[in-house]
Amino acid sequence: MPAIVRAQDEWRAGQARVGLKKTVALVGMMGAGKSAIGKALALRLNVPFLDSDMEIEKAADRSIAEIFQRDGEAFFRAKESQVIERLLLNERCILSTGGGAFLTPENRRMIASNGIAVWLKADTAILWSRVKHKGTRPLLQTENPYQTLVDLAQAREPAYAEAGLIVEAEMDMSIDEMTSKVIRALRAHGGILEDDQ
Ligand SMILES: Nc1ncnc2c1ncn2[C@@H]1O[C@H](COP(=O)(O)OP(=O)(O)OP(=O)(O)O)[C@@H](O)[C@H]1O
Ligand SMILES: O=C(O)C1=C[C@@H](O)[C@@H](O)[C@H](O)C1
Ligand SMILES: [Mg+2]
Repeated sequence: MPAIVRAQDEWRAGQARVGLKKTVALVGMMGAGKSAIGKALALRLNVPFLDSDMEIEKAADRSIAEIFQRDGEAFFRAKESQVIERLLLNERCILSTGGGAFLTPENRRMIASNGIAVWLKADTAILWSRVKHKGTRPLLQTENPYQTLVDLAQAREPAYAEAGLIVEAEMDMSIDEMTSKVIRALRAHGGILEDDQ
């Protein structure tokens, strides 16, 4: 067996094969870390990772920005709901959602009945520090993107607060540290990770 394959197998064997009792859907604002933490979390728990934005892009063969520009936000939201419904029927996974997905009551209902929503809650200073240099988010292509972010965060807070679990991001916390914080919160909640009592 080639050394590299053996090393990968050994690494996998060393990983705790934790398993999920339900799908964990990460929700929250743009820049909260749903995609970054979702990927790291799935790797740490050794479970599948899916990202609704990525799945929409794959299905449409276009970027989110192109979909917004060509077909409009309403079209994107309809696709988003379809994709989330499909992904929730797949095997249990870490599911990173788009920042607006949890605003739709039907999406919240689907997530709650097939999994648990975890709100990655970050204040606007943290969010802004992460999104300000990226031009990939269509909703922030405004005259004053900082103010848009603040307004969106405020308007969306009541919907995000309906998540089953809330984990607060902290400034200067690494992805690894935040991933550990999410795992601790999942364990404390109980009924999500298969190796829980
Ligand atoms: N502690 C941390 N937690 C999460 N992300 C972090 C952290 N530290 C740095 N980052 C960086 O911040 C960015 C978070 O963006 P990410 O794309 O994960 O957000 P998102 O919630 O998926 O946003 P969107 O709703 O636009 O998809 C990434 O570039 C990530 O590398
Ligand atoms: O917050 C939002 O509404 C969005 C966040 C991204 O994940 C994408 O889903 C898209 O840019 C819209
Ligand atoms: Mg994302």
